[in-house]
Amino acid sequence: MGQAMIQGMIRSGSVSIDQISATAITEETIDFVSGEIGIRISDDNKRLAADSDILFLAVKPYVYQGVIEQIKSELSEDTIIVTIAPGINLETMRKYLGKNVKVIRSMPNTPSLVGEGMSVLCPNELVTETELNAVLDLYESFGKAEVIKENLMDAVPAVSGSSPAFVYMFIEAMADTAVQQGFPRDKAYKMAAQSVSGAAKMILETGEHPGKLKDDVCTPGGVTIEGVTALEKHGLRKAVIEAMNATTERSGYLSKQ
Ligand SMILES: NC(=O)C1=CN([C@@H]2O[C@H](COP(=O)(O)OP(=O)(O)OC[C@H]3O[C@@H](n4cnc5c(N)ncnc54)[C@H](OP(=O)(O)O)[C@@H]3O)[C@@H](O)[C@H]2O)C=CC1
Ligand SMILES: O=C(O)[C@@H]1CCC=N1
Repeated sequence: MGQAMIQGMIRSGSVSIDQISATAITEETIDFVSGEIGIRISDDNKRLAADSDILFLAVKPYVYQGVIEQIKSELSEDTIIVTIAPGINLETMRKYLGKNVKVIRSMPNTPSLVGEGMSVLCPNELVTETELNAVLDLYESFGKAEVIKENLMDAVPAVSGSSPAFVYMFIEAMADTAVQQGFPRDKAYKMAAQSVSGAAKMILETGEHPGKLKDDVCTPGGVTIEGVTALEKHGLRKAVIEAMNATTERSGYLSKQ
C-alpha cells in the first residue's frame, strides 16, 4: 500500500522523488523500490523518523508497536505521523508513543497507484488545519480524500479500503463467464473492468441515484432485467451487506486489541 501511495504521489507530479524516503526490511523490497521507483530507501527506521516531516507508517497492524518503540525517541514535536492500518486508532497511537504527538489516522486504498484512490483521514487534536490540509493535498494527489470523525473510521475499510477486493471478485466472475462464452481472456477483463469503471464514473459525475441508472439500462422485456432478477434471486445485495459487516466487525475487533 505504501508503494501505491508513493507511486501515486510521484506520478501526479505533486511530490518529487528526492522529497520521499522510505524503509523496508528485505533486500528484495529495498532493491525493487530503489531501482523501479527511484526513491532513497534503507532499513534504518530511526534515521528516517528523525529526518521526516511527515512520517507514514505503512506496516501491518501488528508491526506498529515494535516500529514505534524503535523510532519514538527520534520524533520531534513537529513530526506528523500518518497511520494507514485498520484497528490502529488515535488512542492506541497515544499509548504506543507514550506521549501526545501529531497523528493522522487514515485509510487509503490500492487504486491510489493509478491516481484513482479513495482515502479517509482523521486527525488528532494536535494537528493544525494547515498541517491537515498539507497531508490531505498529498492524498488528493492520488485520488479523492475525505476527513471524517474517528467514530466512523472502523467502517471505512468495508466501503473503500477493502472494497476494491470485492469489486475485483465481481469483475473476475464476469470475465470468467465471458471466457466461458468464448471471449478471449484479455478482452473479457477489458470489457468487465471498463464497464465497472464507467458505471462508477456515471454515479460520480451525473450525481444520479444508482437505482435510476440501473433502471435506465433495463429495457422492458429486454435482456438486462433477466440478469438483474437473477442477481436478486441469488442474493447479491445480501452477500454485499454481509461482506461489509464482516469487514467492519473485524476492524472493530482490531481496534479493541
Ligand atoms: N493492501 C491494501 O489494500 C491496504 C493496506 N492497508 C494497510 O497498509 C499496511 C501495509 O499493508 P500492505 O501494504 O498490504 O502490506 P505489505 O506486507 O505489502 O507491506 C508492508 C511493508 O512494510 C515493510 N515492513 C515490515 N516490517 C517493517 C519494519 N519493521 N520496518 C520497516 N518496514 C517494514 C515491508 O518490508 P518488506 O517488503 O521488506 O518485508 C513491506 O514493504 C497495513 O497496515 C494494511 O492494513 C490499508 C489500506 C489498503
Ligand atoms: O485487509 C486489510 O486488513 C487491509 C486494510 C484494508 C485493505 N487491506
